[in-house]
Amino acid sequence: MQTIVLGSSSITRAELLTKFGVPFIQRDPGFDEESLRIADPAHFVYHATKGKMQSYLETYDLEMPVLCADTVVTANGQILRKAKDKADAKRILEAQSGNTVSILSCMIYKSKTIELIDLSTTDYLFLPFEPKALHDYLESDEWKGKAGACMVEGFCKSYIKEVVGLESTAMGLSVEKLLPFLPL
Ligand SMILES: Nc1nc2c(ncn2[C@@H]2O[C@H](COP(=O)(O)OP(=O)(O)OP(=O)(O)O)[C@@H](O)[C@H]2O)c(=O)[nH]1
Repeated sequence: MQTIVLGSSSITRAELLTKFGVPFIQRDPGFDEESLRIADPAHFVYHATKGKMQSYLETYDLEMPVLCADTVVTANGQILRKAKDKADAKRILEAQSGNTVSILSCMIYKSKTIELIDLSTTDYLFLPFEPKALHDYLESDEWKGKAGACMVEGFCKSYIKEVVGLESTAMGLSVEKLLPFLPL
């Protein structure tokens, strides 16, 4: 399979591509999504991903296909992004505890021949987070750099009562939807 560029600084996205056997190199797309003033979660992840792709293509060409992505968590109609500090992480996680949470990931894959745009959602019904476990998770700093301070494969896993959608989408990259389009 041809090597692609993961236009993302995300460790989790790199781990997902590795898990699915996709050869890649990683480059930071150099886009500041804080510049976006968009309240709708789907519109936000789309424009953030589009901004990352546009920023990447200002620096690099398409000799290698490139993949950019963005992820947000929503609960009670609010966008829950990466926590600024431990107190913010506590607020964001408490908004998800015992609640229905939607995690939206947009990805744009672009080569010389095709452009794929995918926006997927994974919905969770979480049981209430156990206070001691939540405290320990907050102390662990594992929540840092994660949309909604959430780790569906980690802290949140034991609280999943219902799920609809791909775990990869919830972790930041719907790899299963990308695989059919990757060059052999
Ligand atoms: N391990 C883990 N990471 C998650 C989960 N949900 C979201 N993330 C990560 O949270 C981050 C969301 O922030 P983004 O702004 O989309 O991406 P980023 O990490 O800043 O990286 P860029 O693509 O360079 O912007 C991504 O790295 C996701 O992979 C999860 O459940 N588990």
